[in-house]
Amino acid sequence: MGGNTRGGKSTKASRRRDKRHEMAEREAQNMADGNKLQVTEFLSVSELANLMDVSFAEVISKCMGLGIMVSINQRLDAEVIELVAGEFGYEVEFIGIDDATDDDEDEIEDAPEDLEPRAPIVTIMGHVDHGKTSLLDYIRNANVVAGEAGGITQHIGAYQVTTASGKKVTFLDTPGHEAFTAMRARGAKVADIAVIVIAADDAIMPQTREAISHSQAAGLPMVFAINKVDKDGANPEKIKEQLAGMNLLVEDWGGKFQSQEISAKSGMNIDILLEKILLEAELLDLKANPNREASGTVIEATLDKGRGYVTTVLVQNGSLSQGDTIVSGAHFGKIKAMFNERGQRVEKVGPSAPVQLLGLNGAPQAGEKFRMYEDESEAKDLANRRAQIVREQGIRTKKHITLDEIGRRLALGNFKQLNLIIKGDVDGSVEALSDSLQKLSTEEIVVSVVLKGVGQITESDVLLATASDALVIGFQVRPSLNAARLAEKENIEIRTYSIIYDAIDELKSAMEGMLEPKIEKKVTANVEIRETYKFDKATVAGCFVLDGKLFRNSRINLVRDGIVVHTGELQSLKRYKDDVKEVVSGMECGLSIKNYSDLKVGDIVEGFEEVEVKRTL
Ligand SMILES: Nc1nc2c(ncn2[C@@H]2O[C@H](COP(=O)(O)OP(=O)(O)OP(=O)(O)O)[C@@H](O)[C@H]2O)c(=O)[nH]1
Repeated sequence: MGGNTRGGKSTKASRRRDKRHEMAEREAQNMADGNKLQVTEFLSVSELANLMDVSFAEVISKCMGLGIMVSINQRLDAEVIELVAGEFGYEVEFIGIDDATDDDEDEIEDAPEDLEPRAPIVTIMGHVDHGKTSLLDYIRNANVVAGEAGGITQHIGAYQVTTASGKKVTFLDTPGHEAFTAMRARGAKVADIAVIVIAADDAIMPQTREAISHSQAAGLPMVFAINKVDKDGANPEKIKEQLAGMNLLVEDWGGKFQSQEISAKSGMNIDILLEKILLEAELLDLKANPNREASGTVIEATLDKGRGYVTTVLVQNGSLSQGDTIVSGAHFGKIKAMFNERGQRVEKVGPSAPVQLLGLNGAPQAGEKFRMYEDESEAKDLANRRAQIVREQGIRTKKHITLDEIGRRLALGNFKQLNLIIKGDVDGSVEALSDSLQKLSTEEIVVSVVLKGVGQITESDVLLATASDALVIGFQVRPSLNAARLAEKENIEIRTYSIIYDAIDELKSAMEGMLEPKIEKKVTANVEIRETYKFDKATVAGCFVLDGKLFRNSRINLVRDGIVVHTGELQSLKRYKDDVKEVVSGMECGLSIKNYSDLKVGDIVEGFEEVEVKRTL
């Protein structure tokens, strides 16, 4: 600690320092003020008891009364803390790790006269192979105007170019919305504008739709780059028509969205695209104050053998200089050197500039905010405290919306919008489901579909759910293995249904706050079909149990490419020649399905049982 006692003058910086210390102290202790508790999430039972000045036994017994078994050192989540504190007559205010350890930067607003225009920050998204990389490469290579020495030689995660009209544009050099969404899932707001690349010789594809949904969810203005117009078979009008079909009317169709036909290969019209981006930026009136301490977002960070941690950051406000001390998440350091995207050393950079820097003591995650601190020991302190919180929270993840949570949030009265991501096996059912679910909107709560589409539930769906706090609804489809893992890690609820009415009914009940205990399918095994044989008209499959336990009397779904093609029962289950009652993970087995013979290599036989699931609250 230290630093706030020096000198008597109350400069802006020292006031900030004092405020920070106050915050830090508060965070360190968590505060009980009258009947109000200010706490960081995940207090332990004993800490909560201390704050309320009651014995931990009383807290434990209250928890038991709520049906939750806890031990004295167990950390409680926000919901439980709220309930238990309520029982003791306390109101709870949660302060997040950032609030708890952040300074008051957000409170010190820049005076309008200090603000200066800044360059727009642009992200490029689109379907695989539609030309994102080619476009980024073309702009990177072509836009070296006179006076801007050196080409862009380094891939540092972002680069800035000067257009023919002399204005600057910063591009995030991480094509694909995964990176973008992952950042957004962490709360980072980096890009100002999204360029959606669509190949004119193709069509609006699933990832195009996803990119559009991601941009809309983030509230980013979009510019459509209709690419590959040099190719035979390119049909830009068809793309515009398809966009119109999605309610996205481009300007030459009388709408508000800018679009530009380009060739990322030949460079045709890319200058016009850049001008359109700048036009969009003008409407946004982007400004920042270059004369203050720097703050911004980490774009990427790596460990370099010779140079230590190398971090690319995007300065979003203020200016960053060599020698400054910054903190990002749980890491800090004094900047030893800075390099631009041309590999040149720079001493100082201002708003919207990407820069690679050396000197941090670790690698912050992409999307993590960073901020400059005047006092190195203070920075160290802050980073260490954060590291401590991160360690404590390590096992916990953010709580996202679940079906059970809907009623509770409604009861709290501040739940205005329920976001859904809907995936289904065919377009018709997706549309039907999405229409019906949207119609469930009431005066209190709007049901909003942030993404709908055909096919398996993917990692990127789960990422979008994380970023937009959405529930994922699958109709006759399943999550991919990676998506399921990610959903578990991020606490995203994926509900899968095989009857549209069930989905509507459940959501409706949840929204009416009266979700009944229900019978739910619990998957007990995933078995992969590796060979098939025809045998007396029936098809017998040679299989491998990927995980879980498959029982002879299990009910099963046959899943092909993530889509449920049949639901029924087993006809037989064998190990070698013998009938068996069950097979477990790692075993080979033979099976056939009752009254069903269309088995294919690669299909997954998913065994499930039906269990009663209680609402948790
Ligand atoms: N003829 C023509 N080909 C193009 C154009 N733009 C890109 N391509 C080609 O299309 C292919 C895919 O381009 P990429 O830039 O790799 O596409 P991408 O969207 O970045 O693809 P991923 O990185 O796989 O998502 C490459 O073979 C490019 O050469 C264009 O304007 N005209």
